[in-house]
Amino acid sequence: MAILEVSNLSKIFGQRHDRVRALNDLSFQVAAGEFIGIMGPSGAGKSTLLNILATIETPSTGKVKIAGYDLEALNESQQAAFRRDHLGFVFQDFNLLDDMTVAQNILLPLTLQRQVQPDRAERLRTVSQHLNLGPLLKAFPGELSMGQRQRVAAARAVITQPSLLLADEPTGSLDSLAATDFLRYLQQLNQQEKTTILMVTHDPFTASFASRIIFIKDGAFFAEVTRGKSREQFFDRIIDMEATVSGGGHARVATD
Ligand SMILES: Nc1ncnc2c1ncn2[C@@H]1O[C@H](COP(=O)(O)OP(=O)(O)OP(=O)(O)O)[C@@H](O)[C@H]1O
Repeated sequence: MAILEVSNLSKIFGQRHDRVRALNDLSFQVAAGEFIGIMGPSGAGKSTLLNILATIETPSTGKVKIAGYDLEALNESQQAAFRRDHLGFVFQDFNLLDDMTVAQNILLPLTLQRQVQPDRAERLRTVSQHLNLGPLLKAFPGELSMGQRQRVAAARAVITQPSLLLADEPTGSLDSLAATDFLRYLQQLNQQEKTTILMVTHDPFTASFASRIIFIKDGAFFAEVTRGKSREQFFDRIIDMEATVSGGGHARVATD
């Protein structure tokens, strides 16, 4: 089942002589349970796409459906409810509340939902187990490492069991060890909890944790690369496609 359907999406910023076409007839679909990477050169339209999926921007033309909801048909308060109930966000800056404990931060989206959740404690236990946060639940964000903070942000993003987790350069603030660690947890959430993830990244290593990469260029679909058995081979194919999408010129091996 497609959890995300992007159909003939275009976005034009500005007017008359200042018009910029950020997205140009972009179409693709994401099935439930996929882990998608979105890549493409600077200015390709990745942030614009993410902002439209997050209902922060509206398209000029075209359609987006998430979990069967036509985003265009929602009014502002319905959009807010949709964001709260169906989307999770993990961004580069973690946006944790410093005077709340890790557990309170993770539970915040459930606190904001109107319905009673008899399974709050169970959900907290499950996500903190998946993200290895069990021993840190009583700590405050200021006491944690960057990698731990990003894991708290991810736990907060998935505690509502969103239809789609949107991630924007989620490892951008992490050193390479913490980044690898975090990507393994994301992969585990995807494989064990069946969380559907769409992650924008510039980094081929980060992208290689996804199951499929969609490359966009000049606002349009350019190509896709699907993972086989080996992450290493996937990584090489991502590098090759990056070179193609940028018009060549990627020196892969420096020899003298
Ligand atoms: N609010 C805006 N007003 C005018 N032009 C915009 C606006 N937002 C984006 N653009 C333009 O739309 C195009 C796509 O931008 P976008 O930020 O979506 O690309 P990107 O792929 O995310 O780039 P990067 O990798 O550098 O972050 C660019 O030409 C950009 O200058």
